[in-house]
Amino acid sequence: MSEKIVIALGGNALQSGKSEATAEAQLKVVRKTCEYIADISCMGYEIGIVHGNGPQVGRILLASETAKDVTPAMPFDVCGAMSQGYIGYHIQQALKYALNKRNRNIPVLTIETQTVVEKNDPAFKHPTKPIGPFYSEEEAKELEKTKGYTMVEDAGRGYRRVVASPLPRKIVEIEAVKTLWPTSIVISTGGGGIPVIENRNGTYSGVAAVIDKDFGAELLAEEVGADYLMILTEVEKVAINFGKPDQQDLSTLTLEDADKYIEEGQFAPGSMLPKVEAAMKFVRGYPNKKAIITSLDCAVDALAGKTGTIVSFA
Ligand SMILES: Nc1ncnc2c1ncn2[C@@H]1O[C@H](COP(=O)(O)OP(=O)(O)O)[C@@H](O)[C@H]1O
Ligand SMILES: NC(=O)OP(=O)(O)O
Repeated sequence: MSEKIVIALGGNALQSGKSEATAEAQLKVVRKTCEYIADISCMGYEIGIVHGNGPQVGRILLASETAKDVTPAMPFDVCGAMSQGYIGYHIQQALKYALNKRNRNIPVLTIETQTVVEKNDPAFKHPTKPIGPFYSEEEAKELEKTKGYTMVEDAGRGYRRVVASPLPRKIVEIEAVKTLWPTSIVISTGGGGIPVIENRNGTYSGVAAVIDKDFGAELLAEEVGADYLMILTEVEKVAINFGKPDQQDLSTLTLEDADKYIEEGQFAPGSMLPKVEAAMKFVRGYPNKKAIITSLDCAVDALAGKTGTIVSFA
């Protein structure tokens, strides 16, 4: 039986640097990334794809708010759904092309996915998820004053708006994903899924939040019984003393070491910390499962054990 991989693509990584936030620039990065994903598919792995949406959903919100005098602003959850739509469309188009080039005939499709969160998740009172563009410190202070945004410094790259990021509890469309999984490459749980709460009568209502896609991908990986959780971002390896002269890149990371580094504050909240935590959750109790954190470009090499950070139970 083929081994299963859930591949999580970083929202920032797909934007190819903070200054190039156009749809065209994203498509370029997606095309390149899909060549690697097609190679992984040709190696015989069954693949499911999850993508981030932090920069994208933030920009859609911003555009919607800015245009509110011309057309009514879109609610937050609808902006999340829009981000799933266009990122999924880019991946579908690029991945199908890359697979066709390799004579690999496998359907690729996107499922607009809702993810249930808890109404009382403490995250609603403590926003941590960076979204949208990067700002200078001065711009950030101005936005806090004029728009009431909560702004934080994001891993040495500038200031960003942060919003609530509740934990994903249930993927509403999981049965559809599982049904399609063996015969297709399914793009699902984009941006962690559109956050919804479950009402008493069985209906769902969207909420203003952005789920962390690393936790969403981890939940999906558990649900489909994946062998690997591969988290692709901008850096080749997880580091300690990140961005300092004594930065040390890590090739392996055990749960014990990860706990120690988290205690030391080595992984930035809202960026590297959720990736490490999602990886830890995936491998906990499973000596045979592996989580890999690496860059988009290094996906194939990391799977062969040549680079990346491999997070394992022990
Ligand atoms: N300890 C660390 N090791 C490596 N990268 C780190 C670390 N702490 C923070 N980072 C930053 O986290 C970024 C990944 O988070 P982010 O950009 O939010 O991911 P995504 O690609 O999923 O959007 C890296 O590109 C790097 O700038
Ligand atoms: N939703 C989410 O986690 O997006 P990023 O990967 O862009 O942070």
